This record gives sequence, C-alpha cells and structure tokens, in this order.
Amino acid sequence: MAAAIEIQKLSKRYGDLLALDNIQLTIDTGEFFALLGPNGAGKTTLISILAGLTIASSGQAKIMGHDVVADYGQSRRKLGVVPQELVYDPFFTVRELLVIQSGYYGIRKNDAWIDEILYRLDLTRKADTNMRALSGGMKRRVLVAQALVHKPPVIILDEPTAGVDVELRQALWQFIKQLNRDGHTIVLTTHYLEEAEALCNRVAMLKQGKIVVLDSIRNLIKSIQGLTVQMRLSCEKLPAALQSWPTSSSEGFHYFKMENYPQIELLLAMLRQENIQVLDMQLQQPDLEEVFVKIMGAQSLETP
Ligand SMILES: Nc1ncnc2c1ncn2[C@@H]1O[C@H](COP(=O)(O)OP(=O)(O)OP(=O)(O)O)[C@@H](O)[C@H]1O
Repeated sequence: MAAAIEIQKLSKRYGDLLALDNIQLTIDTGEFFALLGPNGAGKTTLISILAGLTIASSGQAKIMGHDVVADYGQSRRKLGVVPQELVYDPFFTVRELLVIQSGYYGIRKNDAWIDEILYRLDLTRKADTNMRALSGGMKRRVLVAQALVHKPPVIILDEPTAGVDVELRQALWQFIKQLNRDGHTIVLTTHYLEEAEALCNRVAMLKQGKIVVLDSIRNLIKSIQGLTVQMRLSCEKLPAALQSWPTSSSEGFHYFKMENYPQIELLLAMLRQENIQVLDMQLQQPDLEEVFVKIMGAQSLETP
C-alpha cells in the first residue's frame, strides 16, 4: 500500500532563500505525525506544496501514491488541509459553504456526511448562520469541516489551535483523535509542544528548511538523560556544600539537575545536614519541549 505522504529530495527556493532544503520524508497511513519547527522553518511552504498550491523547485511529493503535480486531482482528493489563516467567504452560510466545497470535489449528495461533521464539531446550531456572523473559534471549526467534506484519508492541520480557547481545543482534539482511530492519517503543526507530545507518535523537526530530527516522540524523550527536581527551600541562597550541584533558580524555586533517582536521596541528605527544610518539591521529567529547545536553541519557542 502506498504511503500516506512520500516526499523525495524536495527543495523550494524563493530567490536567494532556500525555504526547503532536500526534504526526504515518508509518513505511513494511520500515523499521527507532528511537523515542528520555529517560525520560518518551512512548515507552511511544505504543506502548500503537498496541497498543490506551491510548486517545488525540485524533488517530488506524493499523497497516497499520487504525485501532487502530475496527478494533482487525485492527490488533492486524498488530502484535507486545515489552513493556519482564517480565510472564508462571508456571503455563505456554513452549510452552503460545505455544499459548495463538496461540489469542488464532484460530490453531489453529501448531506449525511456534512450533518455528521457539523455535529461532531458542534456546529449544528450554526449550520444556517452566515460565515461573517460567526466568532473566530466557530470560523476555525468551519475550516476544519471544510477540510473534511470529501472524507480525505490524509489530513494536515496547520496550527489549528493557535488562539483557540481551551474548550474548543479539547473538542477539536477529541474529534481529530477519533478520525485517526478511524484510519485517517493526521499531520499536525503546532507551537504547543505538549499538544504534539500528547497526540502524536512521530515527529519531524524542521530548522531552516532542513529536517534535523525524525523519530518517535518516545525515543526522543528517552534520549534526554536525567531529571530535574524543583524545590522551594527554607533558605534563599544555597549553602557552599551544594554549590557544585548543577542548579538554577527562578521565582523562589531552585532547580536541581540529576542523572537518576538515587541522587534525590543524596540531595535530601545534604539539605538535612545543612538544616534546610524542603517547603515544596516537584519532579520534572524530560519532555518534548526540552528536546526541541536542545535541538533548536532557546529562541525557537517564539510563537507567531
Ligand atoms: N511567497 C514567498 N516568497 C518569499 N519568501 C517566502 C514565501 N513564502 C515563505 N517564504 C519564506 O520561506 C521561509 C519559510 O516560511 P514558512 O512560512 O514555510 O515557515 P513556517 O515554518 O511555516 O513558519 P511559521 O511557523 O511562522 O508559520 C521563511 O523565511 C519565509 O519568509
């Protein structure tokens, strides 16, 4: 069976800027995949090429075995893209928009599926409302609905939860997770790394147009050694005996880095010896954010 997405030696040049540099990536059907990278890394450019909206300078991309240029019609039918920006036609109602969108794909009788996506996105009550009268969050739900009218096996979401409230974010993820369980391949770009960590199995990190990491989230987190113990102590300044321990402090908390759990005991013993009390303590396991910052550098966590 063809891969959901197959990208070979793909590059995109804008004048002197190499926005994508020899991308090689295969995403299998059924994956829940995260595409991460700082602003300007090339994520949107890659998605545009997959959607046939931008032409690559060189290389090839296929959706479910269909070339995005030579076999545009078929590849586009297999793909649903939820864009980053809120683009919509203000003159139509939600339902009209979805019927028109179905028409683009040559689907005539789509009412049952449209009703289902409206229901699953909690848009049923808004079906006959004009697009311009919807709130930003509701418009974003319609963008998701639009991307799904043709039941695409591959769904790409470009930062779908940017600026979205917690309730919608939760509802959206329930729905996307269900789609993934139903067999759809999901590719997600997000600036919320805990979101990628909670949802996705595998991740590619892009930096200046290149894939710098491609691995399962589990492996990436495993590759980060050690843990951090966050403590509030009865003293502000650490005694000399503890100064050699790798620490940092911020907002009244001390952070002690250690390689393994037995070191916690050692630390507690040293604190006791110094007559220092522990007022608050939390263990921090390595997470995807730590991997990301290590690979990209601290500037990478800027949001758009
Ligand atoms: N049409 C264009 N003309 C010239 N340069 C472009 C064009 N589109 C994108 N770029 C440049 O290509 C690079 C990659 O941009 P892209 O939008 O793909 O990044 P991104 O990873 O999606 O970033 P963000 O997280 O901010 O959305 C950037 O340096 C951007 O300025």
